[in-house]
Amino acid sequence: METLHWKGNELLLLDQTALPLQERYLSCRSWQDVRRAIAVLAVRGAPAIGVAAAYAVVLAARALVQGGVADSAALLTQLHAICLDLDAARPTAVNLHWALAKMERRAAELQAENDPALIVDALEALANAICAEDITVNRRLSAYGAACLCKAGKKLHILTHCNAGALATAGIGTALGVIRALHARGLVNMVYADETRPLLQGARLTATELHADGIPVTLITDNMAAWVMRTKEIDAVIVGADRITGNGDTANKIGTYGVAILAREHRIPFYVAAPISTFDLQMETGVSIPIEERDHREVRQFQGQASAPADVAVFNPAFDVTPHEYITAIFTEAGVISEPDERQVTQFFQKKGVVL
Ligand SMILES: CSC[C@@H](O)[C@@H](O)C(=O)COP(=O)(O)O
Repeated sequence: METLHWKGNELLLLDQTALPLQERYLSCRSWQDVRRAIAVLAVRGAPAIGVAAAYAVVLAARALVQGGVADSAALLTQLHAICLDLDAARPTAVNLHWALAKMERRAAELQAENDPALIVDALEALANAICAEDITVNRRLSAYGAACLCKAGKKLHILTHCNAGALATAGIGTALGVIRALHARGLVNMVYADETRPLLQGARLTATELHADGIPVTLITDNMAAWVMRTKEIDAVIVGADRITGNGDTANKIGTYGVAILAREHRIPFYVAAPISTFDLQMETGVSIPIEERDHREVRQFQGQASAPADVAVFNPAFDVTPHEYITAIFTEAGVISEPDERQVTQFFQKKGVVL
Protein backbone atom coordinates (compact mmCIF):
# COMPACT_ATOMS: atom_id res chain seq x y z
CA MET A 1 0.00 0.00 0.00
CA GLU A 2 1.48 3.31 -1.07
CA THR A 3 0.19 6.32 0.88
CA LEU A 4 0.74 8.78 -1.94
CA HIS A 5 2.09 8.63 -5.46
CA TRP A 6 2.93 11.56 -7.76
CA LYS A 7 2.34 10.84 -11.42
CA GLY A 8 3.57 14.11 -12.90
CA ASN A 9 0.14 15.59 -13.48
CA GLU A 10 -1.93 14.01 -10.71
CA LEU A 11 -1.47 12.94 -7.12
CA LEU A 12 -2.82 9.52 -6.22
CA LEU A 13 -3.82 9.26 -2.58
CA LEU A 14 -4.71 6.04 -0.83
CA ASP A 15 -8.20 6.83 0.50
CA GLN A 16 -7.65 6.12 4.20
CA THR A 17 -11.32 6.73 5.00
CA ALA A 18 -12.09 3.44 3.21
CA LEU A 19 -9.53 1.30 5.05
CA PRO A 20 -9.52 -1.52 5.98
CA LEU A 21 -12.59 -2.46 3.93
CA GLN A 22 -11.36 -1.16 0.63
CA GLU A 23 -8.00 -0.29 -0.91
CA ARG A 24 -8.80 2.48 -3.37
CA TYR A 25 -6.94 5.52 -4.64
CA LEU A 26 -8.23 9.06 -5.09
CA SER A 27 -6.99 10.86 -8.17
CA CYS A 28 -6.25 14.51 -7.33
CA ARG A 29 -5.80 16.65 -10.42
CA SER A 30 -6.27 20.04 -8.77
CA TRP A 31 -5.12 21.66 -5.55
CA GLN A 32 -8.77 21.74 -4.45
CA ASP A 33 -8.93 17.93 -4.81
CA VAL A 34 -5.92 17.63 -2.51
CA ARG A 35 -7.37 20.12 -0.02
CA ARG A 36 -10.61 18.11 0.16
CA ALA A 37 -8.64 14.88 0.68
CA ILE A 38 -6.69 16.49 3.54
CA ALA A 39 -9.83 17.89 5.19
CA VAL A 40 -11.76 14.58 5.14
CA LEU A 41 -8.65 12.63 6.29
CA ALA A 42 -8.34 10.61 3.08
CA VAL A 43 -4.68 11.55 3.55
CA ARG A 44 -3.71 12.20 7.16
CA GLY A 45 -0.78 12.10 9.56
CA ALA A 46 1.35 15.24 9.85
CA PRO A 47 4.22 14.33 7.46
CA ALA A 48 1.92 12.86 4.77
CA ILE A 49 -0.23 15.99 4.86
CA GLY A 50 2.89 18.11 4.32
CA VAL A 51 3.95 16.07 1.29
CA ALA A 52 0.43 16.11 -0.19
CA ALA A 53 0.20 19.88 0.28
CA ALA A 54 3.52 20.38 -1.53
CA TYR A 55 2.10 18.56 -4.55
CA ALA A 56 -1.11 20.61 -4.24
CA VAL A 57 1.01 23.73 -4.73
CA VAL A 58 2.53 22.21 -7.90
CA LEU A 59 -0.96 21.47 -9.25
CA ALA A 60 -2.06 25.01 -8.37
CA ALA A 61 0.96 26.68 -9.97
CA ARG A 62 0.66 24.64 -13.14
CA ALA A 63 -3.07 25.39 -13.48
CA LEU A 64 -2.43 29.10 -12.99
CA VAL A 65 0.28 29.18 -15.67
CA GLN A 66 -1.81 27.10 -18.07
CA GLY A 67 -4.70 29.46 -17.32
CA GLY A 68 -2.66 32.41 -18.60
CA VAL A 69 -0.79 33.83 -15.60
CA ALA A 70 2.37 35.01 -17.35
CA ASP A 71 3.88 37.18 -14.65
CA SER A 72 5.84 35.75 -11.72
CA ALA A 73 4.65 38.33 -9.21
CA ALA A 74 1.01 37.58 -10.06
CA LEU A 75 1.73 33.86 -9.79
CA LEU A 76 3.25 34.28 -6.34
CA THR A 77 0.36 36.43 -5.12
CA GLN A 78 -2.20 33.85 -6.22
CA LEU A 79 -0.16 30.97 -4.85
CA HIS A 80 0.03 32.72 -1.49
CA ALA A 81 -3.77 32.88 -1.24
CA ILE A 82 -3.98 29.18 -2.17
CA CYS A 83 -1.33 28.25 0.43
CA LEU A 84 -3.31 30.07 3.13
CA ASP A 85 -6.37 28.07 2.17
CA LEU A 86 -4.46 24.77 2.16
CA ASP A 87 -2.87 25.62 5.51
CA ALA A 88 -6.30 26.06 7.08
CA ALA A 89 -7.37 22.52 6.09
CA ARG A 90 -5.69 21.01 9.21
CA PRO A 91 -4.61 23.71 11.67
CA THR A 92 -2.72 21.59 14.24
CA ALA A 93 -0.26 19.63 12.08
CA VAL A 94 2.62 22.07 11.60
CA ASN A 95 4.23 19.95 8.86
CA LEU A 96 1.52 21.29 6.56
CA HIS A 97 2.61 24.86 7.28
CA TRP A 98 6.29 23.88 7.06
CA ALA A 99 5.90 22.34 3.58
CA LEU A 100 3.80 25.23 2.25
CA ALA A 101 6.27 27.81 3.57
CA LYS A 102 9.13 25.94 1.90
CA MET A 103 7.26 25.88 -1.41
CA GLU A 104 6.46 29.60 -1.22
CA ARG A 105 10.08 30.44 -0.37
CA ARG A 106 11.31 28.51 -3.43
CA ALA A 107 8.87 30.37 -5.70
CA ALA A 108 9.98 33.70 -4.21
CA GLU A 109 13.67 32.87 -4.85
CA LEU A 110 12.91 32.56 -8.56
CA GLN A 111 10.57 35.53 -8.90
CA ALA A 112 13.24 37.80 -10.42
CA GLU A 113 13.66 35.44 -13.41
CA ASN A 114 10.09 36.31 -14.43
CA ASP A 115 9.60 32.87 -15.95
CA PRO A 116 6.49 31.26 -14.41
CA ALA A 117 7.12 27.92 -16.19
CA LEU A 118 10.53 27.76 -14.48
CA ILE A 119 8.84 28.28 -11.11
CA VAL A 120 6.42 25.41 -11.81
CA ASP A 121 9.33 23.08 -12.62
CA ALA A 122 11.24 24.16 -9.53
CA LEU A 123 8.18 23.62 -7.34
CA GLU A 124 7.71 20.12 -8.72
CA ALA A 125 11.37 19.32 -8.03
CA LEU A 126 11.00 20.63 -4.47
CA ALA A 127 7.82 18.63 -3.82
CA ASN A 128 9.63 15.49 -5.00
CA ALA A 129 12.53 16.37 -2.69
CA ILE A 130 10.20 16.90 0.31
CA CYS A 131 8.68 13.48 -0.38
CA ALA A 132 12.07 11.77 -0.76
CA GLU A 133 13.40 13.51 2.36
CA ASP A 134 10.50 12.21 4.42
CA ILE A 135 11.48 8.65 3.51
CA THR A 136 15.08 9.21 4.63
CA VAL A 137 14.06 11.08 7.75
CA ASN A 138 11.71 8.26 8.81
CA ARG A 139 14.56 5.76 8.56
CA ARG A 140 16.99 7.91 10.50
CA LEU A 141 14.71 8.75 13.40
CA SER A 142 13.54 5.13 13.56
CA ALA A 143 17.15 3.98 13.85
CA TYR A 144 17.76 6.44 16.72
CA GLY A 145 14.62 5.25 18.46
CA ALA A 146 15.46 1.58 18.04
CA ALA A 147 19.04 2.13 19.25
CA CYS A 148 17.68 3.78 22.38
CA LEU A 149 15.05 1.13 23.09
CA CYS A 150 17.20 -1.90 22.32
CA LYS A 151 19.40 -1.03 25.31
CA ALA A 152 16.89 -2.91 27.46
CA GLY A 153 18.21 -6.01 25.62
CA LYS A 154 14.85 -7.77 25.63
CA LYS A 155 11.80 -8.22 23.47
CA LEU A 156 9.47 -5.34 24.18
CA HIS A 157 5.80 -4.84 24.84
CA ILE A 158 4.93 -1.47 23.31
CA LEU A 159 1.75 0.58 23.38
CA THR A 160 0.94 3.12 20.67
CA HIS A 161 -1.91 5.53 19.96
CA CYS A 162 -3.43 6.60 16.64
CA ASN A 163 -1.39 5.90 13.50
CA ALA A 164 2.11 7.29 13.09
CA GLY A 165 3.06 4.72 10.49
CA ALA A 166 3.69 4.37 6.78
CA LEU A 167 0.12 5.53 6.25
CA ALA A 168 0.94 8.82 7.97
CA THR A 169 4.15 9.49 6.03
CA ALA A 170 5.84 8.86 2.69
CA GLY A 171 8.15 6.30 4.32
CA ILE A 172 8.10 3.66 7.08
CA GLY A 173 6.50 5.95 9.64
CA THR A 174 7.69 7.61 12.83
CA ALA A 175 6.41 5.74 15.91
CA LEU A 176 5.74 2.68 13.75
CA GLY A 177 9.08 3.27 12.02
CA VAL A 178 10.78 2.77 15.39
CA ILE A 179 8.66 -0.34 15.93
CA ARG A 180 9.61 -1.65 12.46
CA ALA A 181 13.30 -1.07 13.22
CA LEU A 182 12.94 -2.91 16.54
CA HIS A 183 11.05 -5.74 14.84
CA ALA A 184 13.89 -6.08 12.31
CA ARG A 185 16.20 -6.75 15.28
CA GLY A 186 13.76 -9.33 16.68
CA LEU A 187 12.93 -7.07 19.62
CA VAL A 188 9.16 -6.71 19.42
CA ASN A 189 7.14 -9.01 21.63
CA MET A 190 3.79 -7.29 21.16
CA VAL A 191 2.42 -3.92 20.06
CA TYR A 192 -0.81 -2.86 21.75
CA ALA A 193 -2.66 -0.47 19.46
CA ASP A 194 -5.27 1.86 20.96
CA GLU A 195 -8.24 1.90 18.58
CA THR A 196 -8.29 5.73 18.83
CA ARG A 197 -11.80 7.08 18.96
CA PRO A 198 -13.58 8.72 17.25
CA LEU A 199 -12.13 7.89 13.82
CA LEU A 200 -10.35 4.66 14.71
CA GLN A 201 -6.95 5.33 13.16
CA GLY A 202 -5.51 2.74 15.55
CA ALA A 203 -7.96 0.02 14.56
CA ARG A 204 -8.36 0.80 10.87
CA LEU A 205 -4.79 1.85 10.09
CA THR A 206 -2.21 0.83 12.72
CA ALA A 207 -3.64 -2.66 13.23
CA THR A 208 -3.92 -3.12 9.45
CA GLU A 209 -0.42 -1.83 8.78
CA LEU A 210 1.35 -3.88 11.45
CA HIS A 211 -0.69 -7.00 10.75
CA ALA A 212 0.17 -6.79 7.04
CA ASP A 213 3.89 -6.62 7.92
CA GLY A 214 3.71 -9.59 10.29
CA ILE A 215 4.49 -7.46 13.35
CA PRO A 216 2.64 -8.84 16.41
CA VAL A 217 -0.21 -6.46 17.20
CA THR A 218 -3.10 -6.59 19.64
CA LEU A 219 -5.93 -4.10 19.25
CA ILE A 220 -7.46 -2.58 22.39
CA THR A 221 -10.13 0.04 22.94
CA ASP A 222 -8.86 3.33 24.33
CA ASN A 223 -10.37 2.73 27.77
CA MET A 224 -8.32 -0.47 28.18
CA ALA A 225 -4.93 1.28 28.14
CA ALA A 226 -4.62 1.65 31.93
CA TRP A 227 -5.44 -2.00 32.54
CA VAL A 228 -3.12 -3.15 29.77
CA MET A 229 -0.29 -1.12 31.34
CA ARG A 230 -1.00 -2.71 34.69
CA THR A 231 -1.30 -6.30 33.48
CA LYS A 232 0.70 -6.68 30.26
CA GLU A 233 4.17 -5.51 31.31
CA ILE A 234 4.29 -2.63 28.85
CA ASP A 235 7.92 -1.51 28.43
CA ALA A 236 7.36 1.66 26.45
CA VAL A 237 4.76 3.93 24.87
CA ILE A 238 5.70 5.37 21.47
CA VAL A 239 3.56 7.94 19.66
CA GLY A 240 3.93 10.42 16.81
CA ALA A 241 3.40 14.19 16.91
CA ASP A 242 1.61 16.94 15.02
CA ARG A 243 3.45 19.88 16.56
CA ILE A 244 6.22 20.18 19.16
CA THR A 245 6.83 23.58 20.71
CA GLY A 246 10.09 25.14 21.90
CA ASN A 247 9.76 23.61 25.37
CA GLY A 248 8.95 20.09 24.11
CA ASP A 249 5.19 20.22 24.66
CA THR A 250 3.68 17.91 22.05
CA ALA A 251 0.36 17.95 20.23
CA ASN A 252 -0.80 14.58 18.97
CA LYS A 253 -4.08 12.72 18.42
CA ILE A 254 -6.70 13.26 21.09
CA GLY A 255 -6.13 10.72 23.86
CA THR A 256 -2.34 10.92 23.76
CA TYR A 257 -2.23 13.13 26.87
CA GLY A 258 -4.27 10.59 28.81
CA VAL A 259 -1.94 7.79 27.71
CA ALA A 260 1.05 9.87 28.89
CA ILE A 261 -0.51 10.35 32.33
CA LEU A 262 -1.20 6.63 32.57
CA ALA A 263 2.37 5.85 31.52
CA ARG A 264 3.72 8.12 34.26
CA GLU A 265 1.52 6.45 36.88
CA HIS A 266 2.80 3.02 35.79
CA ARG A 267 6.44 4.19 35.50
CA ILE A 268 6.51 3.39 31.78
CA PRO A 269 8.74 5.55 29.56
CA PHE A 270 6.78 7.66 27.08
CA TYR A 271 8.51 8.41 23.76
CA VAL A 272 7.61 10.74 20.89
CA ALA A 273 8.96 9.99 17.40
CA ALA A 274 8.84 12.95 15.02
CA PRO A 275 10.83 14.66 12.28
CA ILE A 276 12.42 18.07 12.83
CA SER A 277 9.71 19.51 10.54
CA THR A 278 7.19 18.82 13.34
CA PHE A 279 8.92 21.34 15.63
CA ASP A 280 7.47 24.82 15.87
CA LEU A 281 10.12 26.89 17.60
CA GLN A 282 8.08 30.05 17.08
CA MET A 283 5.78 28.74 19.80
CA GLU A 284 7.25 28.69 23.26
CA THR A 285 4.73 26.34 24.87
CA GLY A 286 1.89 24.03 23.95
CA VAL A 287 -0.69 26.52 25.24
CA SER A 288 -0.48 28.38 21.90
CA ILE A 289 -1.03 25.32 19.68
CA PRO A 290 -4.27 25.64 17.68
CA ILE A 291 -6.38 22.57 18.32
CA GLU A 292 -8.51 21.46 15.40
CA GLU A 293 -12.16 20.83 16.28
CA ARG A 294 -13.98 18.50 13.95
CA ASP A 295 -17.53 17.76 12.90
CA HIS A 296 -19.77 16.68 15.76
CA ARG A 297 -21.15 13.81 13.69
CA GLU A 298 -17.81 12.03 14.19
CA VAL A 299 -18.82 11.59 17.85
CA ARG A 300 -22.60 11.33 17.57
CA GLN A 301 -22.38 8.61 14.96
CA PHE A 302 -20.50 5.39 14.54
CA GLN A 303 -19.71 4.54 10.92
CA GLY A 304 -22.65 6.58 9.67
CA GLN A 305 -25.15 5.16 12.20
CA ALA A 306 -26.50 7.29 15.06
CA SER A 307 -24.91 6.32 18.37
CA ALA A 308 -26.23 9.29 20.39
CA PRO A 309 -29.16 11.71 20.26
CA ALA A 310 -28.89 13.72 17.03
CA ASP A 311 -28.95 17.06 18.89
CA VAL A 312 -26.80 16.23 21.92
CA ALA A 313 -23.98 18.70 22.57
CA VAL A 314 -20.57 17.39 21.52
CA PHE A 315 -16.97 18.45 22.07
CA ASN A 316 -14.67 17.01 19.40
CA PRO A 317 -11.06 18.23 19.61
CA ALA A 318 -8.93 16.18 17.20
CA PHE A 319 -5.73 16.66 19.21
CA ASP A 320 -4.48 17.27 22.72
CA VAL A 321 -1.18 18.52 24.09
CA THR A 322 1.08 16.42 26.28
CA PRO A 323 3.19 18.65 28.55
CA HIS A 324 6.92 18.01 28.14
CA GLU A 325 7.25 16.77 31.73
CA TYR A 326 5.55 13.53 30.68
CA ILE A 327 7.91 12.85 27.78
CA THR A 328 10.94 10.64 28.36
CA ALA A 329 12.58 11.47 25.02
CA ILE A 330 11.86 12.67 21.48
CA PHE A 331 13.38 10.68 18.60
CA THR A 332 14.27 12.86 15.60
CA GLU A 333 16.36 12.28 12.47
CA ALA A 334 19.13 14.40 14.01
CA GLY A 335 19.25 12.47 17.27
CA VAL A 336 17.44 12.04 20.57
CA ILE A 337 16.25 14.82 22.89
CA SER A 338 16.10 13.30 26.36
CA GLU A 339 13.82 14.79 29.01
CA PRO A 340 12.81 17.61 26.67
CA ASP A 341 12.30 21.08 28.06
CA GLU A 342 13.14 24.55 26.76
CA ARG A 343 16.84 24.18 27.58
CA GLN A 344 17.20 20.70 26.07
CA VAL A 345 15.33 21.62 22.88
CA THR A 346 17.29 24.86 22.41
CA GLN A 347 20.64 23.15 23.04
CA PHE A 348 19.74 20.31 20.68
CA PHE A 349 18.95 22.65 17.79
CA GLN A 350 22.07 24.74 18.48
CA LYS A 351 24.36 21.73 18.78
CA LYS A 352 23.04 20.06 15.65
CA GLY A 353 23.02 23.35 13.73
CA VAL A 354 19.48 22.62 12.61
CA VAL A 355 17.64 25.60 11.14
CA LEU A 356 13.92 25.28 10.62
C1 LIG B 1 3.61 10.44 11.83
S1 LIG B 1 2.01 10.94 12.10
C2 LIG B 1 1.96 11.85 13.60
C3 LIG B 1 0.61 12.37 13.89
O1 LIG B 1 0.14 13.10 12.81
C4 LIG B 1 -0.38 11.24 14.25
O2 LIG B 1 0.03 10.63 15.44
C5 LIG B 1 -1.76 11.80 14.39
O3 LIG B 1 -2.14 12.30 15.43
C6 LIG B 1 -2.60 11.80 13.16
O4 LIG B 1 -3.86 12.38 13.34
P1 LIG B 1 -4.83 12.43 12.08
O5 LIG B 1 -6.03 13.19 12.58
O6 LIG B 1 -5.15 11.01 11.73
O7 LIG B 1 -4.12 13.17 10.98
